[in-house]
Amino acid sequence: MRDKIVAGNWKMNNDLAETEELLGKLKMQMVKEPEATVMVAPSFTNLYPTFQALKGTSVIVAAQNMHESENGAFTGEISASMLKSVGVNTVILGHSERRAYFHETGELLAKKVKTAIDNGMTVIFCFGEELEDRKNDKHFDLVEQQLKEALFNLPQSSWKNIILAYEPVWAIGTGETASPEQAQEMHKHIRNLLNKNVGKEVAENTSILYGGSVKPNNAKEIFAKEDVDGGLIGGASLNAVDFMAIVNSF
Ligand SMILES: O=C(CO)COP(=O)(O)O
Repeated sequence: MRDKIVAGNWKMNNDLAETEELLGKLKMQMVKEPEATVMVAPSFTNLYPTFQALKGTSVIVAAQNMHESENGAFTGEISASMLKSVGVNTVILGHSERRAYFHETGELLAKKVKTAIDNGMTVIFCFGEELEDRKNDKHFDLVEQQLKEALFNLPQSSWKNIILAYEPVWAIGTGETASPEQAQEMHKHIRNLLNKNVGKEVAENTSILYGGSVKPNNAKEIFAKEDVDGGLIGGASLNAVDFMAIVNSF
């Protein structure tokens, strides 16, 4: 059985006071234990207060990035052990914004993934095509390439700590969602790739999330698809009511 997961990527939003306010509202909205595993990824400065505020709940706190080295002279960077020391054992890697604005390559991401896994962390690995790729019918190949670069060399045993998040770049923050059929088509492709490159068990057990303009009014239809195991939510995760409506769309 694959885990159903809904994760909120708060990106570079919310100072400490705003984070505390959002966390308070989230806790008020969580009247019953959700069917899905819920995760939130605040900024680095808000990780520890978020971890503290969510103690006693089942919500998992994730980081949005991490450096590939264990420690050292890397001004401005954050290591796996720093994250773990504040209660964070999950990290988002490979987000398209990091690839585009911070030039993160497949090669670098392979190193980051390895460091996270070596530290016993869970990785939410993001990937997805740009509009141009889809227009040119290159989206399936592009996604295969992104997975191959960063993940297909991992030993089978690492895969229990990997969550995949397919996020077509053209659907992120644009209000334009992949249709449930487009999401299912790609997720099935990804599962077939896992089957071919890693093995049947990993293909069956790895959760594949969809991300890109998921909102309360479209989550149910997308999550209903066979190979969609949840969502990675940007904008709508900044509103507790909307986020919990998405969480409860299973
Ligand atoms: O990038 C995303 C989550 O990581 C998706 O963002 P939006 O939900 O705002 O489109």
